[in-house]
Amino acid sequence: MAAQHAPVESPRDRETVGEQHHLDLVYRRLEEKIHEAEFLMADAARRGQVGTPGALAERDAQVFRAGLHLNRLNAEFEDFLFGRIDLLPGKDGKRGPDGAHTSVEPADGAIRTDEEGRARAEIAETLHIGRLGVLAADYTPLVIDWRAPAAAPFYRATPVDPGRVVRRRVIRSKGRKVLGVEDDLLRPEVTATLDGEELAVIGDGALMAALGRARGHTMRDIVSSIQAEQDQVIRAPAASVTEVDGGPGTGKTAVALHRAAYLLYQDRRRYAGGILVVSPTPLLVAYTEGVLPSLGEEGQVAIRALGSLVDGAEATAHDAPEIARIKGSARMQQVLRRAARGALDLGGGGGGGGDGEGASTTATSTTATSTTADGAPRPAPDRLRVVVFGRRTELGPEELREVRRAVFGNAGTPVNLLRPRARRLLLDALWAKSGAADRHPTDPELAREAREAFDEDVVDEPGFQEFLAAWWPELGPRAVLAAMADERRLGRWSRRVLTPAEARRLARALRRLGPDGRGPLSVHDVALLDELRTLLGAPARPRRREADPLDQLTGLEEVTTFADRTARRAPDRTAGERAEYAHVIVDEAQDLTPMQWRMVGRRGRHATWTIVGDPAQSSWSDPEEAGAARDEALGRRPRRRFTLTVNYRNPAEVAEVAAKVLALAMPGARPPRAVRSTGLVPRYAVAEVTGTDGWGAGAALRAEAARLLDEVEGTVGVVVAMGRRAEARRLLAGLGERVVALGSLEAKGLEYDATLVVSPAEIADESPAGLRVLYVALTRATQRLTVLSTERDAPDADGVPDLLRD
Ligand SMILES: Nc1ncnc2c1ncn2[C@@H]1O[C@H](COP(=O)(O)OP(=O)(O)OP(=O)(O)O)[C@@H](O)[C@H]1O
Repeated sequence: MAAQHAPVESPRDRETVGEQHHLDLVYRRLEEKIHEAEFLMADAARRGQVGTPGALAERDAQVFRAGLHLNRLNAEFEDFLFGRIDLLPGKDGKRGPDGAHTSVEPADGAIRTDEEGRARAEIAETLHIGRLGVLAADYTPLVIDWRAPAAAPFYRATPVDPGRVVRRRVIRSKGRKVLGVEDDLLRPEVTATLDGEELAVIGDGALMAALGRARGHTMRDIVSSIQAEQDQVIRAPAASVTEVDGGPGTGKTAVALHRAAYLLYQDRRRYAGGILVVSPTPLLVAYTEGVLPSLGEEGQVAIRALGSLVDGAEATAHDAPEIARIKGSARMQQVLRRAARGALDLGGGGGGGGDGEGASTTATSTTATSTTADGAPRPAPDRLRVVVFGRRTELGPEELREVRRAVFGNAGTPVNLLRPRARRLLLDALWAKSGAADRHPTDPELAREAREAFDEDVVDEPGFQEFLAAWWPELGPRAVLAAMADERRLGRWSRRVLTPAEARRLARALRRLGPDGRGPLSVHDVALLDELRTLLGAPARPRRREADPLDQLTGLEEVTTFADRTARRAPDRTAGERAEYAHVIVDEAQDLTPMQWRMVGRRGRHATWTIVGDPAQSSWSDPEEAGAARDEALGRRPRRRFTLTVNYRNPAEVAEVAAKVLALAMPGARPPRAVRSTGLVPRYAVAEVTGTDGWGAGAALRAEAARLLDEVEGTVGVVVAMGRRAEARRLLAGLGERVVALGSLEAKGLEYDATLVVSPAEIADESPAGLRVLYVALTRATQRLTVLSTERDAPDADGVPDLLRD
């Protein structure tokens, strides 16, 4: 029957068939395991019929385990096996738990010289690398998990430092079919044999093949072609802070995501606390979301955009650069601290939150004094009158101010949690004012009883409760932020911190939120809300008198609010309610404003960190201020720094254009080395028509985008100044899903087969960081770049805009 098989002709075919045999073996083993899992599930279902509580609990646990197993295996089926290394014998012959030899260095004498002076060696071990480890029934490793120590040489070996690796192979497969192999020879000087046959070498290496492929709208994992300098970062110990910088396209995002998968593999228990990946934009979140599931990791990792970090808040609005600069500045801390306290003067009823805390119509809303008839907050009362022991006692505005100062004291207790203290100090002040203290100068017992009776009398008065609710209302972050939209008020709260002009601008920008704070938020507003949440503390849940069992009690306990009681039981509720993570990964870290560093820092107070970024791509105008905030967020944890130096995204022709802008944006900075060249020089086009606003890019924009769509198989990104987004989208309508219009700040972290950058000058002039933003725009293309100039760009006769000329 063998005669019916097609003859195996080329070494490539022979090697492909060899890998196919191995993949078949792996799948047979996987099928066995799936049957095992299915049996477990069926068995568990049968036990369910037994019906005792113990049997049911056991069944649930079994179904859960088996379901996980099955899901995971099914998920891993695509491209399950992707690599192979052929190794020399190890120095000590020891094996690890996965059955592979552990030695990194080859045994002495592994390479010998034959009579003709040629270096020769025998391959002692072949390891296949895949997304999950698979052992044969006899426990020999069929596939090594890519994160296992034994797989490290697959990524680490280089021709300069090959260790035991002679040949590294990337296997491409679809479903159960091996499509091809690509080899790198790491010891080209050695003639190696495997089972008596000389080792074949196929192709030009997998990296180039991977980089040349067309892009879709989502990022792919790079598990089969991680490079040595990237692997150092992925496997760096997690004991502290790992900082990674590198130019555009050096794989920072990819490395950060693979690191998350690696950390989970290394120490799943430790990272059960969760890994948070912070991305600058929702677009980048959507772009990267599939990478971790493709690596077999889901659930434990949360990828969140900066504008979605606060539960219940979602940034949808955009701030002009001058507003973003104010909102992001560390100076806002002080403004917000004053606002959080000052907002008490707004009285009750204004505390509406809607920021996810289920906040803040509190006990105050049950009182008649907190809002006016039209629902607007009523100012805090400035006088407290009570009748106790038959006498009228009153605290006036100055006395109340003093009590309030005393309530705040020096401690940084959140404002909402200070209400019990406010009540106590008000009672103290009333007691002192009433003169009752002097009536029992010699009998402390009697004095104490009198005081207790006094307090009971006061708190029994509905007027006192109403006063307290209005004088120390529970505040929600959104309400306080909205309160800052009043220019005079904000002027007070920001005195000597912001300039009057800044305060005016900020107040106007905050009007977007509306009086109840429910309007659209920007990404910068979200960081302010988070800061306010910390300053205010979690507002109490609404009081439901009828349902409250403590209402059955008598005495003081009966009349305290729910907030008071909860605050007493759990003084640091604020800390408990905020999500914290075991590891925090910050992508595009150069863009975090000081206020955003504070927000992210709160989520990783006890975490280890991985921070990736590129200062040359920063859209934040004051890097020093942001650096200080970053240092504060990271505290004194030791840091380990890495630099990635190779640009895998841009062809050299595109990188060269971008380097011109880098030289302007950050004189002296070195661009990363582009790893490939396509011979396709960037195209310079000019919009001939001038629009009324000097843009006039319309028809040319559409024509150039259409041209790029013809030239590449995959995606086309059209990058315009932020203010032009809507217009660009309209112009591209009908060209299909492969093309997208992006504002300059939205392009961050993304990539396209081809990019059309429209009016570099307009992008550069958008903000003080405009040149760096332009550098980002020019580094998004994996194949082709077109630059479209308008009149503003002062293009020369070849269409090259002023900014990109030599
Ligand atoms: N080792 C690799 N093998 C294959 N592709 C790679 C490798 N490293 C990076 N890439 C590819 O290069 C591109 C750039 O990677 P990535 O987006 O992670 O870079 P970056 O440093 O985050 O870029 P930027 O700073 O511009 O956001 C991606 O398409 C990524 O898949």
